[in-house]
Formats: sequence, structure tokens, C-alpha cells
Amino acid sequence: MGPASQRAALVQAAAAKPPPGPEPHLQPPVVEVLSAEKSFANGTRALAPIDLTVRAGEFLTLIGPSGCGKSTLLKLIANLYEPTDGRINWWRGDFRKVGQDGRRLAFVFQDPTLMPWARVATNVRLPLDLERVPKPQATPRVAAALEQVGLGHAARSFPRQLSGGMRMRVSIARALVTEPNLLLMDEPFGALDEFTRNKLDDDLVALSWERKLTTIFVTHSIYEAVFLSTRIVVMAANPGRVFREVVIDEPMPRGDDFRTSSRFADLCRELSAALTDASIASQGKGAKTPCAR
Ligand SMILES: Nc1ncnc2c1ncn2[C@@H]1O[C@H](COP(=O)(O)OP(=O)(O)OP(=O)(O)O)[C@@H](O)[C@H]1O
Repeated sequence: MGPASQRAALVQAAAAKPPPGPEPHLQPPVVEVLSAEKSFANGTRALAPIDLTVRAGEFLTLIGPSGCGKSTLLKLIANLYEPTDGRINWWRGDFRKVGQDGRRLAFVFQDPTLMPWARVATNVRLPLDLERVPKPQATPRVAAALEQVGLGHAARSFPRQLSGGMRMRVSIARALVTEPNLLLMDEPFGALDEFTRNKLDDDLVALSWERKLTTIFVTHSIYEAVFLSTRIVVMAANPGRVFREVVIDEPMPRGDDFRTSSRFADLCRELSAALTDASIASQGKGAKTPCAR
């Protein structure tokens, strides 16, 4: 099966599934940010106290002017940074809960950061090698993760032989191979052309819905945020803070029908207005207005 038909199969499989069970607000919390704030050693106050609960199955997007602390908040949630004050709960406990009982977190960065000398399959296997998963168990998991991103045929290729979109798919496969339930993505498609980005957005919506992933996503794109998210948190800067929330109650999985609908256009307008307000609220210290894409 070629990548296009694999993608279509994935979208179809997702569409064939029954709708998810309880309402989003009744789902258990996966991440609770409890008055967490962050200042850096150089005195930059990146985040004022943030309160945010992300529930199982949500696709939550952080958007806001440059420097409002989206990446900092994501890194706090990934436990890559420690809050200066306040705390974060994962599955209602501290970070030791992560990794226990199948509760897994994976992070996808904007740069795919692949090992150039290693084949695609070896790149995807890296987290399993680090966990010392024996090769006979790791190999089928790597194959399954590559199939999921439509790259089953590219296992033996080297990163230099792949397009930018394919390299990003490898990076996503490397996250999926760990079978995460919490996926953190920091502007993963920001460097890609619009066509490739739309295709990856389509696949991500199908994947996260089918696998009931809880996803926290950072983007500068209004269209991408509306297309992917169940909820969007608009942040303001100076200091970084939650400014407004926009709920996208369109059913999953979504496709071009939604992308070309008047409802989509209305939601983009609503988010654009919220971002303009957030930019105004951030002004005074050089905050930039986000782009429309
Ligand atoms: N390691 C660091 N040391 C000092 N200051 C930092 C560090 N990382 C980020 N900052 C500062 O913290 C603030 C928030 O940065 P952050 O990268 O989280 O914002 P962002 O919203 O993700 O920005 P962008 O949209 O431009 O990627 C900025 O003022 C930034 O300069």
C-alpha cells in the first residue's frame, strides 16, 4: 500500500469507529498545571502563574504572540523545566506517575532531529533502544509505527533521502513507537509548506482520535489550531499567561468538509479576534502579532 492509500485507510478506519464515550469535561485529568510559573536565571519572567487542566482525549492547542511562553509551558508539562513556583500533576500524581501502568509521554519538536547516519527504522527504534527493549520485540513496534505514519516503505532509507514532510513523519513515528497516551508537540509542522502541513494535520487528527491520545500542541497557525483542536488556549505575553479559551466542538475525525465549511471560517475569525486582543494585551514590550497561517 502506498503512503496516500495508507493515509486514506487511516482516515477511513478512524471514521468507522463509534464516537468517543463521555463528554470531554467528564474525562479524568491527564495534566494539571497548578499555579505554575516560570522565571529564568537571567530574570526573564516567562510565565505568570498558570492554571490549566488537560483531560483525557483532549486535543489542546496553545497559541499566542511570540514570546508568550508557549514552549516554556510545554516544556514544564514535559518536565524538561521545573516551575519556579506552583506545580504540575500528571495523572493526578507527580512525575513518577509517568511511565507507570502504561502512562507514557512523548515529545515532538519542530526540528525532526534525526540521526543522519542511521536508517529510518533505526531512528524510530531509538527510544526503545534507550529503554533496552529487546530487538525481537522492538522490530514489529517500529514497523507498526512507520505504517501508522504512512512510511512503511521507507524503513531502510536514510533521512537525507526523505522530504521535509517525510522526516517529520519519522519524528512522529519515533514518538508513537513508545505508545504514548500524552503527546506534546511544539510547532511540529511550522517549517513545512501548506500542502504538506494540511496532509500531516489530516493524519494527526485521525491518529490522535483513533488512539485516543491526549495531545498538547503549539502552533502559530490559526487554521491549524481550529482544524486540529478540541480546545484552544490563547496566551498573552509579558508575562506569559492564559488569556482566553476557544472550544472547537466540531466532531472528530475531521477532514476537508470541515476545513472548507463556513463554520470553520467563523471559528478562524473568532480565534483571530482573540489573538488580536491577546496581542494588544501583550503590548508594551515588543510583542508580535501572530501570522494567519
Ligand atoms: N532558556 C531561557 N532562558 C532565558 N529566557 C528564556 C529561555 N527560554 C525562553 N526564554 C524567554 O521566555 C519567554 C517565553 O519564551 P518561549 O520560547 O516559551 O515563548 P513562545 O511563546 O514559545 O515563543 P515563540 O512563539 O516565538 O516560539 C521569552 O521572553 C523568551 O525569550
